[in-house]
Amino acid sequence: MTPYSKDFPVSWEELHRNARALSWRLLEQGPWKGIIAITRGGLVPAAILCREMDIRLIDTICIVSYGEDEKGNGAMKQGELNVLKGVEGDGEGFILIDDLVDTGRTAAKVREMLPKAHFATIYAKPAGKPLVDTFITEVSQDTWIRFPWDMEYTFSTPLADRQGK
Ligand SMILES: O=P(O)(O)OC[C@H]1O[C@H](OP(=O)(O)OP(=O)(O)O)[C@H](O)[C@@H]1O
Ligand code: HPA
Ligand SMILES: [Mg+2]
Repeated sequence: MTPYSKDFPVSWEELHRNARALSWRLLEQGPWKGIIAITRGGLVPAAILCREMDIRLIDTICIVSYGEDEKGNGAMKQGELNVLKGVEGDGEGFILIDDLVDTGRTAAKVREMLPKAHFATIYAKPAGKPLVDTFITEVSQDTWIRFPWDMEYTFSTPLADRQGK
């Protein structure tokens, strides 16, 4: 059974605003040598951060953990972590960026790979929060965040029509 009972849709505008807020926080803590994005969710935040912070050195850690759950409703369940591509060194002076931390399993893995990097996310859930150095918005553990790149505009049934269904 999925541990997620709430949906939290995020618009492009909201994501952009939060990523810019994160840039402000990280700028104060620099200077930085570069950004390492955790693919794929870290790629859009990384693009916004490096534009705001004038960072030109961008690398990736390519890691896969979640697959679609058995209901096929877009919520995911986590499998084995599979690192497709790492990065040389210990991460000193680099920002390691991801869209969110949930259980913290991905964070624990990348921290083990790059122990001196500064780990930043836009969103954090309580279980993963202790593993993040800087984040912007906390959501509850039973919330599934829906990023704008995973959604499209569609008809919404009026609330009154949904009652009793
Ligand atoms: O804290 P955790 O429970 O480990 O979950 C967080 C990770 O899960 C998601 O990535 P996912 O593996 O789904 O891949 P994607 O970024 O390619 O969509 C998200 O982007 C984080 O990287
Ligand atoms: O809440 C979430 N939303 C999107 N991807 C995720 N990967 C882990 N948790 C989440
Ligand atoms: Mg990811």
